[in-house]
Amino acid sequence: MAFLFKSDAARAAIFRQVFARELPDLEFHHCSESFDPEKVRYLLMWSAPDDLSRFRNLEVLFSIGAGVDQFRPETIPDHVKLVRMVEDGIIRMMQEYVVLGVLTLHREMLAYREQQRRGVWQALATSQAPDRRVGFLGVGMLAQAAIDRLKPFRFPLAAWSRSKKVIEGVACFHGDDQLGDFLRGTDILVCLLPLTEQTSGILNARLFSLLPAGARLLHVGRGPQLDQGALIEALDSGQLAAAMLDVTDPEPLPESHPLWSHPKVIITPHIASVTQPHTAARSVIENIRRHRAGRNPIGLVDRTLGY
Ligand SMILES: NC(=O)C1=CN([C@@H]2O[C@H](COP(=O)(O)OP(=O)(O)OC[C@H]3O[C@@H](n4cnc5c(N)ncnc54)[C@H](OP(=O)(O)O)[C@@H]3O)[C@@H](O)[C@H]2O)C=CC1
Ligand SMILES: O=C(O)C(=O)CO
Repeated sequence: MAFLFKSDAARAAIFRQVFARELPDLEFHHCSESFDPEKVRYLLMWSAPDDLSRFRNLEVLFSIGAGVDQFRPETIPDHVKLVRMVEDGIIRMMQEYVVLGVLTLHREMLAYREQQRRGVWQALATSQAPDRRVGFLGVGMLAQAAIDRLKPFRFPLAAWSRSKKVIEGVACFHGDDQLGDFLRGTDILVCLLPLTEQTSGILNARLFSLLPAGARLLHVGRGPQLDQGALIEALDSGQLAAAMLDVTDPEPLPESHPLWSHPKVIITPHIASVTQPHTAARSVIENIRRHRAGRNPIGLVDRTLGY
């Protein structure tokens, strides 16, 4: 039986060490080595390859990322379990980024950056945290962890998900019927939704019009969820005051794209959070143990939902 690591060699080296210690009975291969595809029971990668049929005995396909939209489920045989990444390192980095983003938008850092460019030294009016409502689109593993980190700042917190949730200290909304009420009470909107047919294009002109005037957007989900033209219009009209984008469509944006130089926009190159090999190796091993014991892995993707 073998585990095949189909991603960068640096992270593979760390996985190899942890696997040798924890699962010595499992052969470990990096994709650059020669191996027998028939032996591969576990495969870890960023997106499904075209030649998945080579791995006739594959049982579990691990995504190296938390998102799985880049896998094409129709190419994955039904009996193969698709598992997204659930691990402490990616959670911690996302907590940092969301706190950074919310505070950047809350404390008017984009307006100060623009003033600095013009050599202007002037204090701007700002709200206090208890008066700035932060709302999350999607309240899964990453959003819930980010919410925990935001709690000490005392922002009123809300979240919107597909199914009903109860989270202490968070006003929870769910389903299309409650989206409008959620948006009307959100001053800083954080998008941490997976990309699916339902969430593609969700950040559009209609959604922006339901936010209070002067709201801010922190987008950390996936680029195709955002209508970039609608964002520019909302920023230019003042409906939105600022946006911080970690994801765009395409990535990177073309050199001439107006978002690059927009004074109310800050862009980071999809770096909010990255799988960390030491902690991820332990999570994958735990999932292999669960699978071998006949239990479902943590992060098992529901193919009908797409996440
Ligand atoms: N920029 C970056 O660096 C990174 C970005 N990401 C992105 O973050 C996404 C979220 O990750 P994670 O927290 O692990 O995901 P989870 O699967 O844990 O959570 C997804 C959340 O989105 C909600 N959701 C999904 N579809 C809908 C819908 N149609 N309507 C309303 N709510 C919906 C789910 O609702 P319910 O709870 O009811 O199922 C759930 O609350 C990833 O898919 C990826 O795209 C991830 C890592 C890094
Ligand atoms: O893990 C993910 O889904 C990512 O986007 C990593 O950057």
